[in-house]
Amino acid sequence: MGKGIFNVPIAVNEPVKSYAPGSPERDAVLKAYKTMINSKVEVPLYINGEDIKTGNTRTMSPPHDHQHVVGEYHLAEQKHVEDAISTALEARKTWSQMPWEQRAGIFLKAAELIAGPYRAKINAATMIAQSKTIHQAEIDAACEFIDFLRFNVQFMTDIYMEQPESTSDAWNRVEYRPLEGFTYAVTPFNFTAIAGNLPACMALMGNAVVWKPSDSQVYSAKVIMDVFKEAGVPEGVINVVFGDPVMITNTVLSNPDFSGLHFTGSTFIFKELWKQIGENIHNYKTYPRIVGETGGKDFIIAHKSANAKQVATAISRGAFEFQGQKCSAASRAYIPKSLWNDVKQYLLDDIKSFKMGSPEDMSNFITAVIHEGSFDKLAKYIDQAKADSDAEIIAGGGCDKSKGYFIEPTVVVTTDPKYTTMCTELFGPVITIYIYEDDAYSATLKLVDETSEYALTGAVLSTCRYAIDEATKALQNSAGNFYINDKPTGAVVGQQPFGGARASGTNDKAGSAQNLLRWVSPRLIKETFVTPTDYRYPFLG
Ligand SMILES: NC(=O)c1ccc[n+]([C@@H]2O[C@H](COP(=O)([O-])OP(=O)(O)OC[C@H]3O[C@@H](n4cnc5c(N)ncnc54)[C@H](O)[C@@H]3O)[C@@H](O)[C@H]2O)c1
Ligand SMILES: N[C@@H](CCC=O)C(=O)O
Repeated sequence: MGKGIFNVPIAVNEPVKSYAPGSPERDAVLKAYKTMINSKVEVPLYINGEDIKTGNTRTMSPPHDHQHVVGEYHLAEQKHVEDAISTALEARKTWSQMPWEQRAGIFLKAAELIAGPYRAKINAATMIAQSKTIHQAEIDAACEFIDFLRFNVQFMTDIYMEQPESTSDAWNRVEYRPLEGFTYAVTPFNFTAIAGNLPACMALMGNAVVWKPSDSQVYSAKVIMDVFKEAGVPEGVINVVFGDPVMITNTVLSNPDFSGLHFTGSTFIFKELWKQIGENIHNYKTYPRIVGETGGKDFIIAHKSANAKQVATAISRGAFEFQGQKCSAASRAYIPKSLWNDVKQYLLDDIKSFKMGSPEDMSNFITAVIHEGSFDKLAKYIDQAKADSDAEIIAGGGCDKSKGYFIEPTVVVTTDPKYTTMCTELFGPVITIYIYEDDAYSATLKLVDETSEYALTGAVLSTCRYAIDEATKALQNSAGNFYINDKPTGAVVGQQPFGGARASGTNDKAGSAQNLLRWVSPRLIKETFVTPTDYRYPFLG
């Protein structure tokens, strides 16, 4: 602790830039995009502050142009993962003793680097690696990431200020120690902000980290590491290993010093990792913390009192932004019969106006899905819907992977509320809609609650307060983020802490103090000023 009780800057959300034609930010990001897409980058492993080139490499290509190579990245072998772990354990010795304000300074600096000199680069990398439009890249790689970094510093000090009562003869203090051992971050492809935040927030709380990014997000992971390095994250505090997720994870989870998993990704993988941790439990020196934010089958339910245009807009943006590749994306909707014709017309008009193609053309609303595996899975469900008698495709349905992994925004209407695409997370630009009888609102709420194993996000649209209240109660456990008269996506750090329960995760709310609390192990220190010298009670017997 420094010699002062310091206040940190009050966290404010980073304003989202418009990228209007002729704006300086548009020129800057296009320039960065063109430079980066026309050159070749080499991404090493990052262990102990060194760039490690293993010679075993894999190429990187944008999902919207899969034959175009933008670089290669190096793959770890087991010994590199072991190095990353021993390095993290070594770095922890000094990092865990670093005064909090020094740690805060590093990550506040990282936020400002992204807000300024790295903004175009991190957005362009996200457009290339994950095929995000500039608008989606800006809200993610720039603004959400900056917000995570700024707000986490504030949450950290809020936590540190949480102290017990003391008396005149004994002073009670709680220190929030980093976890003993090293921590492990496993991150998904779809948000650069999540990829950066998972290791960063553990490091902010004094932990040393081994980070395994997604193979489909390597380019933007590299820019994150450039930022961390320039911000001054010391050697060995965040170590990055790319490659075989099973080998890397087996190596990490079999280490006795493993002390925490910060995972975001699919439900099945998270459950497998949890199981593996359970199987290793006798080997660990401490009970590992397990935080996982996972899949969703997010819903929109409209009441007959809703405004049809608002419902259609919630679907258009909630289901199709970033090709539906958000854990929060609306992927099932329940529309009352009396509203359907209008909702359908507005929705079809919206979809007709969507342009699809490369993110370099900033008039495109839809770009490619992340990789061939995802493309093939989506195409299979779409083909199945074309064949099934209880499903009808009313928009989209086309798929083309000749140049990029392009799936048309697709709307399936089903007569079976438990139809497969009403229940299964597809993670793509496909929404399934069930039309219900207007007077079956209560029964439909029950259906919404019972249809999926997930409970991540959901939205109700209605102008009737009674209907809103009924939905709020009936769907209490159906979503960790519940939206009234809005789309179920687009949570903002500091405003809508994010996460879900049931199969959607541990609901430790990314972008909140609650999440940071998982990465510390409090120690209570009681200091007694006049130490007793007689064991007897004042009155014994
Ligand atoms: N709830 C949330 O906050 C949230 C946020 C973003 C994404 N997601 C979810 O993430 C998924 C999409 O992301 P994805 O495709 O990158 O997910 P994914 O589960 O395929 O991959 C996530 C991470 O796990 C790693 N991984 C894969 N197999 C593994 C294994 N056997 N052992 C260890 N690690 C393994 C991957 O390499 C990657 O780093 C969706 O299910 C989405 O809902 C959830
Ligand atoms: N924070 C994002 C979801 C992150 C998951 O992919 C949202 O609210 O849309």
